[in-house]
Amino acid sequence: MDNQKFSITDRIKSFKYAFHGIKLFFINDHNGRVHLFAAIIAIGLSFYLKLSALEWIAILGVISAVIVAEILNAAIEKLADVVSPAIHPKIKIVKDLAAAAVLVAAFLAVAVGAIIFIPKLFL
Ligand SMILES: Nc1ncnc2c1ncn2[C@@H]1O[C@H](COP(=O)(O)OP(=O)(O)OP(=O)(O)O)[C@@H](O)[C@H]1O
Repeated sequence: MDNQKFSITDRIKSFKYAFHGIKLFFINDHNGRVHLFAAIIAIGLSFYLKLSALEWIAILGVISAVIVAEILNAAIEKLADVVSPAIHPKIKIVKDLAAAAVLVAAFLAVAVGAIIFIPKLFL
């Protein structure tokens, strides 16, 4: 908490920086591009299959979880590379933990996607 006065210009700047981060992730980051592609496919399929409101909430929830986890993973990796460009056992743990967050979110997304899409597509 700081005692700086509230400034609408500073708030707008924060949004600008955040949108810059989104652009960096979806355009420059290879994993980001893969996630964007997967999200577009899942959203397209959801429109095609006319999901219910609750199914939409589940699909959008898991898509967001994966993308948020991957953005944080990318940020942690970049920070770790600056803090310790050389190999370090603690950096290995930090990076493996960040990658684990993505994997857990991705497993959840696959499970939710399978529960919603498989019966509509194949049963
Ligand atoms: N400086 C380091 N010290 C120790 N282990 C490291 C270090 N850098 C990477 N590693 C190990 O290599 C793995 C992959 O790291 P890297 O930074 O290449 O992530 P990545 O997921 O392959 O990255 P990208 O998102 O660019 O594909 C890490 O999870 C970690 O186990």
